[in-house]
Amino acid sequence: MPYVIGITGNIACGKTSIGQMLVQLGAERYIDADLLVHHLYERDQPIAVRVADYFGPQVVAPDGSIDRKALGSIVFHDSEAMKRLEQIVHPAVHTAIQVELDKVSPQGIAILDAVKLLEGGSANFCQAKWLVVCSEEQQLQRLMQRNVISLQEAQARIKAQPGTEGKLNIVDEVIVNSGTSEATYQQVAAAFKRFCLKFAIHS
Ligand SMILES: CC(C)(COP(=O)(O)OP(=O)(O)OC[C@H]1O[C@@H](n2cnc3c(N)ncnc32)[C@H](O)[C@@H]1O)[C@@H](O)C(=O)NCCC(=O)NCCS
Ligand SMILES: Nc1ncnc2c1ncn2[C@@H]1O[C@H](COP(=O)(O)OP(=O)(O)OP(=O)(O)O)[C@@H](O)[C@H]1O
Repeated sequence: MPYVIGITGNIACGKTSIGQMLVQLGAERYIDADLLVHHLYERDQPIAVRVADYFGPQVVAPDGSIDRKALGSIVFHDSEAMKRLEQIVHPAVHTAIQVELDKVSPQGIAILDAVKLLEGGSANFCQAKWLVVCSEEQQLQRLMQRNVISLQEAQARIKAQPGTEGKLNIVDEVIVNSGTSEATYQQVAAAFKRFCLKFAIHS
């Protein structure tokens, strides 16, 4: 099994950006749990069928895949619906993560980016858990700009996630992504060095 650093944090805080920095620093593979979910939603995939059965034809796109925008507009406004969706999707995400990890060299380092890393059980794959934080105002601005969505939609997505204060004490590193990318890179490089030293990895 490779070494795994799990990265979590709320929407648009910078998980992907930090994952890419870790690849620059020597990690072998970056695994994005969101992307794995997107594959599970392709036409005729068993999870897509179950999601369509549960949420109805309004979440099915003309090409037969799950329409994530339509599904998001339901679950980001209804926490019970999100919980149900997670129950359907998460076991399959775990299997997909395992498949991705099997592709990494035994002594390599994989980065697992998952918003529900700590709640969904995928932390069990990880030797270290990192939390990325920034201010809510920065989340809002970055989310609206990246996804080209309205203020209301961005606020709904942010509100759909509980605050991360309770996670501060259960992670190994907290990366504060509130400044420039360069300032974040310095934190990431230092944390990565600590990780490599702890596990005697020569990256
Ligand atoms: C709601 C969905 C359809 C929205 O799809 P869309 O393509 O618009 O967004 P994408 O998947 O790229 O996710 C973007 C961001 O939304 C947030 N988000 C996604 N899932 C969740 C969730 N379960 N709880 C809170 N926030 C979430 C995260 O910050 C994520 O990075 C999709 O995210 C989904 O099916 N989520 C439920 C499955 C899940 O838990 N995924 C995360 C795996 S750890
Ligand atoms: N330090 C920074 N300064 C300015 N913009 C940033 C910074 N870090 C990230 N961004 C930008 O903010 C947006 C969100 O970052 P990113 O996609 O890395 O977040 P994420 O946590 O992976 O998001 P999601 O939860 O949606 O997967 C991106 O457009 C990214 O380029």
